[in-house]
Amino acid sequence: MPKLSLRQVITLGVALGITLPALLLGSLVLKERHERELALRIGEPMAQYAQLLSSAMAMPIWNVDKAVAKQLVDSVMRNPDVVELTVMDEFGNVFVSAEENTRRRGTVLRQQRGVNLDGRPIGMVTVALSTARIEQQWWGDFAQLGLALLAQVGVSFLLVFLLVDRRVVRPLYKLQLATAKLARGELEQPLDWHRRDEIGSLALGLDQMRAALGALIAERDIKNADLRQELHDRLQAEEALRLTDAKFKAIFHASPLAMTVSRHAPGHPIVDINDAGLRQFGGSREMRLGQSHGLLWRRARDQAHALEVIEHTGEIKGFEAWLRRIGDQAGDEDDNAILCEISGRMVALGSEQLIILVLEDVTERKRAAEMIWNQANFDRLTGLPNRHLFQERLEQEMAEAAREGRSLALVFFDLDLFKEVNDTLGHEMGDVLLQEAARRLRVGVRQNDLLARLGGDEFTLILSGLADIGDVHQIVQDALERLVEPFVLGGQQVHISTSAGVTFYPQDATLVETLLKNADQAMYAAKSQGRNRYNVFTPSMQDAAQKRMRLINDLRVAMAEKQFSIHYQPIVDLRTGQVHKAEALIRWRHPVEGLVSPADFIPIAEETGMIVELGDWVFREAVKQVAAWRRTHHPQFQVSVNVSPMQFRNEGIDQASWLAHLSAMGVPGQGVLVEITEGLLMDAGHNVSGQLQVFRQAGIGLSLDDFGTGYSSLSYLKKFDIDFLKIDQSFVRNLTTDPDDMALCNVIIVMAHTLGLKVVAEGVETPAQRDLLAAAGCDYGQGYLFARPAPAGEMPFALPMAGLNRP
Ligand SMILES: Nc1nc2c(ncn2[C@@H]2O[C@@H]3COP(=O)(O)O[C@H]4[C@@H](O)[C@H](n5cnc6c(=O)[nH]c(N)nc65)O[C@@H]4COP(=O)(O)O[C@H]3[C@H]2O)c(=O)[nH]1
Repeated sequence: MPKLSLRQVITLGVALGITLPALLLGSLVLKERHERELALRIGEPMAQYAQLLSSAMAMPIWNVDKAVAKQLVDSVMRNPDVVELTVMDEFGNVFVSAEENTRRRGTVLRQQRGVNLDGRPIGMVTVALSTARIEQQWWGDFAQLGLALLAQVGVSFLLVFLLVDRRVVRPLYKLQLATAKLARGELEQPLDWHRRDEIGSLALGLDQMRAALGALIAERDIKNADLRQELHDRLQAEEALRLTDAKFKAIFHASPLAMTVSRHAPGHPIVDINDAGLRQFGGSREMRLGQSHGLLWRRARDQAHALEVIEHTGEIKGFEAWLRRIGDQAGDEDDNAILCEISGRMVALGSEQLIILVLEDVTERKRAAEMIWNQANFDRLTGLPNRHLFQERLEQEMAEAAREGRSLALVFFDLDLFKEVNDTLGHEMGDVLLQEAARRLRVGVRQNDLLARLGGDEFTLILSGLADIGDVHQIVQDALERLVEPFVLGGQQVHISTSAGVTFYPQDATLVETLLKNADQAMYAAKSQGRNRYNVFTPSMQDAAQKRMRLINDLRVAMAEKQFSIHYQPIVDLRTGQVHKAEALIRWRHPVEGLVSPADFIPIAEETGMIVELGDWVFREAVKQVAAWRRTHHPQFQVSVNVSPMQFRNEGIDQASWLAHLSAMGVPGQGVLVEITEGLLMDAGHNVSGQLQVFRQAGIGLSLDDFGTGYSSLSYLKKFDIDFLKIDQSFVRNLTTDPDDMALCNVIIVMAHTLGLKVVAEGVETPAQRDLLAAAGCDYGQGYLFARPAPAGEMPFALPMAGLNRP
């Protein structure tokens, strides 16, 4: 059904409300009037006519008087409503009739009535009347009534419409607009309404409602704004909280360090454990959550201690304890346990106290640190503390001794001849020797003392808490005695000795450096005083050390300023007295000190490496000299040149250039003898052998210096194809007095000859020595008896062999 507006409904209602009752009522009235008219104007006349005719026609019919009958009929026919009138006789024949067909319109009503004469039916009268005229009249009335009604309805409708429109519809429409405004929330403008009727009240109410609503809305808006702000703030706070929570979770789980959160309650159940924690301690989160934190600790007392610290201070830092992985037994000393550095704190969360712990696995770090510390502080070979730890400990011990007002002794040990063993038997044997020496030194060391290896063959001992300084002498003496015992290296017995230096704190020095220097100087003094002994530091040693330092500096200057020269000492043929050989001996004329002995500066040149340059210079000078002597004196003249082991090591000799120099000087290899020491030969090093081989191939002879003082090993003589043996002057010196030395010289000479070597006796000072040597078959002699080393120009080429007592 179409939706109708109020105006339409009211209009329709008014129209229907007025029109329908009027029409209904009018229709009823008209109908009733119409029926009355019909009865009055048709029904009654028709009955009268029938009645009248039935009685009036009796005689005419009887008398068959049609004229009378006709008159009667015509008189009735004068009624304009009569349509037909028929009178029939008793036989049913039309006696008389009249008919007016023009009147036959509308409804035609009929009535019949019998004609009786004396009670005997003699005919029948039929009267028919048309209602058309009455109906026409009725319809006219009806139309009049309709028009009147229509006018009335129209006016009423107009009035009602105008009234309703003005008083109801429009105000309602206005109200509707107002409510629509309200609905749209336009509440500012008040309703302009001044009527006092119901709609006015409604409008007033509506306006009040608007005002109230406005106030409410304003209030609501304020509240809403507040709520929105609050909501916004809360959302932000929630977001922040969520982010914080997410961040915390992310950090918690992404942390590479194991973390646990446990309740501070009996059993300390784990509330949370991060991924690193699960990786570190094993197990699943489900398994770990709720589990007692105590299950992570290897020792309950560690946990108790940590908890005590947290309870008292609220936190714990850098606490170290062993924790265990899943499956480890409490208290197990297994490799699986994890050393953790534990930090954490107690936090209050609501009514709960939580303990958050960070359990950093430091097992590897500790192990590595320990290893690094060991590497940094201990000598790998001997397992003794190294120089670094030694120095640290020395400083500590000195500080402690100072606090307690007591002394300590510092001892330096240096193995004599270690270098020789190392060079001779190889580094492996050298290492074994060092290990064994360390073991022997350790024997006499008390718990409070510190034995360290400074490097190479240097050991040091800190003797602290000395009751009596005299004890030190005994301790050091015992150590030296233990070290002089033979060492068995690779099945071979080796003898070494040790030199030691002792100094005291605070008597000799109060500074670490000075104390170290003192011990070194005392040891150095012991070494230079013949080894296998110890010296206690004295201030004069300091002078010696300073002198040595000066010497080193001066030597450098001497090198630059060419302060060296070469003296030659003849090597005399003991059978003929002829001089076809000489030894080149370097001399240093110090601008202040005068002549400095090679015995003093060669070792320093060796230590500092300057020997390489020096040796090279000597060789070249000697070659020049031999070239001259070969020309002027004897074509076979030969000069021995001392070549230090230091020169052989580290490619100190430029052999190609030496050989080139020889040929440049026109001197064959045979013009030079290289004097080497036994120690060098005992070095099985490929490098040294190779160099010796090169010399041999060039025809250069090899002479073994100081024979008898070292190992005196015969096998080397053969192996290296040595030409000359030089018997050390220490044997020659005692030849006449010590029968042992004489015997030894004899043995050396016989043995050398057996091997095809010539023998040179060094340090021949007396004719008796010369005679004994000659008698023993010694080939050559060298010594002050014949000539002291002197400049080349003073070389005596022939020496009188007066008094030579040959057997
Ligand atoms: N008491 C005594 N001594 C005698 C006698 N005859 C000779 N001498 C000394 O004995 C040393 C012999 O030389 P060396 O054993 O090779 O011992 C040499 C040698 O090892 C070394 N040396 C000398 N010159 C050189 C050199 O140019 N290079 C190297 N590497 N070492 C050299 O210095 C050492 C000492 O040389 P110098 O002082 O010249 O000492 C020389 C010589 O002067 C004597 O009858 N009695």
